[in-house]
Amino acid sequence: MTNQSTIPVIVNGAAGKMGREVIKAVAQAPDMILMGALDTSPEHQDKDAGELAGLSEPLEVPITNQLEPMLGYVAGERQMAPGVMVDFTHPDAVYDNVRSAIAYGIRPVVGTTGLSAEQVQDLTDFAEKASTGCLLIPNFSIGMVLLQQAAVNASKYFDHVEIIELHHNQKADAPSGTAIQTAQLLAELGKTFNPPQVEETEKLPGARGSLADEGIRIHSVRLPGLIAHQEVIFGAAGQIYTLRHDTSDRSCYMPGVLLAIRKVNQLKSLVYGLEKIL
Ligand SMILES: NC(=O)C1=CN([C@@H]2O[C@H](COP(=O)(O)OP(=O)(O)OC[C@H]3O[C@@H](n4cnc5c(N)ncnc54)[C@H](OP(=O)(O)O)[C@@H]3O)[C@@H](O)[C@H]2O)C=CC1
Ligand SMILES: O=C(O)C1=N[C@H](C(=O)O)C[C@H](O)C1
Repeated sequence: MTNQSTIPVIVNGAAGKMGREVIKAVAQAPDMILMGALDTSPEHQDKDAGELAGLSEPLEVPITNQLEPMLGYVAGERQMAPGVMVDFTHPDAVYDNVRSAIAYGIRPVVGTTGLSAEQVQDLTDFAEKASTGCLLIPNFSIGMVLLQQAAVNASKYFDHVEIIELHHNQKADAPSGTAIQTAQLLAELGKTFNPPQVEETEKLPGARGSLADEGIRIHSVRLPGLIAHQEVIFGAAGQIYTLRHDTSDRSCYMPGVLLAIRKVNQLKSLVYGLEKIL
């Protein structure tokens, strides 16, 4: 049964690896109802979202590629809480998806990575003007938040740090959104890392990885068999301090996704990072 505190949820990217996990999690959440399942992949059109996600019973929610009519449908719902769109699609699609959702008053919870800094700023301004909550969360796992906190702490004592992120080889963007966010959190401390020790020459382009702010290097590995992994390696004379997080199942992101769906309706602007809503 639904009431004014039930949250209507649309999942965008519903046929993807993350979308299917989100469908299962939302279907099991007592305070949420799946109202729409969007995906552009032609082979999944009209399939039941619940069956596609591996649930034993159909949810009677067919996969569609019609975003705007779906946003309009959920925006018109007056017997429940404001609608939320969870987006796990593609770096090329997420910016337009989020703008469309905000334009309809639907709150975006965004896991899709690969937005540029300019796009994030533009969405921040757009959400602010619309007084609409929006969450951009590069990583929904609690383990990664704890790793980042430990890295921020360690970076007060170490001047040398490099990040290695390792992912499955279906990933479209590099470096990962999580690695970029981790580097940002360290760079915000206002200190420059990795002061050069010698004049370096890259004999193959990219050998030293990508250069983020404040001298922080990020290296990206893509292999079948990986899911999502990150190391932050600190070095100093005579010692190495390594922080590592490993994902072994995408269900690890679901507590964070459900928390974000519940929190986004309390916000009036865009918030970046899971740590801000814990
Ligand atoms: N924040 C976090 O904690 C996490 C973030 N991610 C991020 O989430 C995103 C999705 O990851 P993942 O589920 O592994 O990817 P998948 O490729 O498995 O799933 C994405 C799905 O979205 C579909 N799609 C592509 N474009 C659109 C669009 N414009 N509208 C609707 N659907 C679309 C794809 O269809 P088709 O295949 O036909 O293109 C596919 O079915 C990535 O950016 C990834 O980095 C992933 C894990 C955790
Ligand atoms: O593509 C993935 O899988 C993941 N993407 C996110 C990122 O780019 O950081 C989060 C997690 O690493 C999994």
